[in-house]
Amino acid sequence: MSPTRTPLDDLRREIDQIDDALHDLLMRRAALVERIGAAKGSPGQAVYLRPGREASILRRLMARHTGSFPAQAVVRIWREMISAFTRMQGPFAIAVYAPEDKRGFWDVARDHYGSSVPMSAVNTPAAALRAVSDGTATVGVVPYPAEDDKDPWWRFLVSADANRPRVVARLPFGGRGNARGENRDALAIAVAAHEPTGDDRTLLSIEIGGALSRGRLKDMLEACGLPPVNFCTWHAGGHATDHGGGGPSIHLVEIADFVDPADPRLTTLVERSGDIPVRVNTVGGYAVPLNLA
Ligand SMILES: C=C(O[C@@H]1C=C(C(=O)O)C=C[C@H]1O)C(=O)O
Repeated sequence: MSPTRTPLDDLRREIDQIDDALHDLLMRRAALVERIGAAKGSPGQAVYLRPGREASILRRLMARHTGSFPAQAVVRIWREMISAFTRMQGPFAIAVYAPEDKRGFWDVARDHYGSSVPMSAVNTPAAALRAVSDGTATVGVVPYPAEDDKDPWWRFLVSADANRPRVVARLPFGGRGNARGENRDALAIAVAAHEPTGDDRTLLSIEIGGALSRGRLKDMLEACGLPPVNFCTWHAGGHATDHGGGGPSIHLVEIADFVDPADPRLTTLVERSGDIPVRVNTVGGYAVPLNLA
């Protein structure tokens, strides 16, 4: 006697078909990623990581997303997929600033880079940067800079070297979800290109060898078409201040635009500083995260 098929059985059969179709598409996507990985070549360097492209993929999907399935869940699924696809192309490991009392960064890093990528916790942001510099990690996850950081990690990224690690993403990209810990964002650091996505922020390091107030610097940036949205200052003496106007200082300035290292606005900024020695470098940047309700 064959059991009677209920409407629920029919719906579940349809779900099985959809799962097969999704799985087939995943395997098809993997075959394409293998071809992309082969076309990129040189697996020794982290050139296979394209954070801007990853952001654009998710923005495009969010723009077409409708229905009752939570947008945050779509992002989480794609982040898990994209990280696994990235790992297929070359070595991929994450070093996260996650001391025992600050587990929130571990959670946002795991949400972004997935559950299968090797991930290690380190006790200082500088250790995360070191792991990227010495190649033991592909990506370092460190706290988003704050004005009162006593020994800001970002000063280690101030360099004109094209192969230096730089900021490549801001986390979380698609909402904090159930991440533990304090509500502070993180930045991802890697030796990967900062590429324009149409909605970007750039971090500039501005080394100033003389007296130039933060107010003047802000005016100069605005006059050069570089709208600053965030400032942190570090004095070589070892202390961060609110309004450095005195001796040599390094500012980390976030610009509400994509700025390439060869952008003419940077040359204009140096020219406008007159007699005061000013050195400007890009410290990378990020695609503005999704604003998920
Ligand atoms: C597949 C690529 O490599 C990586 C994986 C991506 C993906 O799975 O879509 C996107 C960007 C890269 O970080 C690519 O560069 O297109």
